[in-house]
Amino acid sequence: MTTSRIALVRRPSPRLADGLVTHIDRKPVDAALALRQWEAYVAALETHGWETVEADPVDACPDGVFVEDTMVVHRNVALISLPGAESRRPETAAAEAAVTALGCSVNRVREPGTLEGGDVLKIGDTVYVGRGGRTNGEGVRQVRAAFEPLGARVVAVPVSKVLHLKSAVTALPDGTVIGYPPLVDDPAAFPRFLPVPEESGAHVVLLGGGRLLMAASAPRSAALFADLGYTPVPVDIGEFEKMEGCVTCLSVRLRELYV
Ligand SMILES: NC(=O)NCCC[C@H](N)C(=O)O
Repeated sequence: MTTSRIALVRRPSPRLADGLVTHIDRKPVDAALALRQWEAYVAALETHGWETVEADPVDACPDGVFVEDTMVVHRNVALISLPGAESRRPETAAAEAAVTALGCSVNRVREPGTLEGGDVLKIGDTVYVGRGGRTNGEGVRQVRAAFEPLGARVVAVPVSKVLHLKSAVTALPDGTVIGYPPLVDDPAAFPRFLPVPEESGAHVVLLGGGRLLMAASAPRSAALFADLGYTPVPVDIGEFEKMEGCVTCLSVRLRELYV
């Protein structure tokens, strides 16, 4: 197994403002600003050593930019989602084609299972799956069936206060789970839990070398991480936050491909 640093991304649809919002109030979205923010997000990944690969756009799907939700990748196997939100189901085919071209083996979630990639948090070989609004119990079972033979341990956790598990929690490079306590169903589900002071401070993408890609809207959480010896890399994703998105959901990180 060779370490890869490839991030799958998808440019935002001009119809972004028509996307789903579930737990927050709808606000006007500036599609042109969103595109500039997306370009800066991609540039930040590239600056920090990631090769970015674009899945074909799906402009008819307002939420297509949130490409993380289309799959879960463990080692070189991509489990293609069956999104719990029906409007998001047409997003998966082009994402599947992109990771197939990169050499991933592909498996698919099947009905009656539902799964969105934002509900899956991997920490080493432990795979936490949020059972909530978009991922059902059968979806969790299919994650287990796909990845436990590859050595993963799949742990189901409840998600009721936010859209996806990774809207509530992500993890630092040492495996400590971080979350904004009012939005975490059960912090005790995780062996080490660190509370952060802002909702968007709970979302980090591990860039490597202690660098944490995170939203510019969480400066106090960034200060906390800097105090712990990490290097925050802030990006403004304000237009995506209005659509209930976060830094994690704008890419799928492929770290363990045979390259
Ligand atoms: N993984 C994520 O956090 N995805 C964000 C998806 C936002 C989109 N508006 C949705 O409701 O599906």
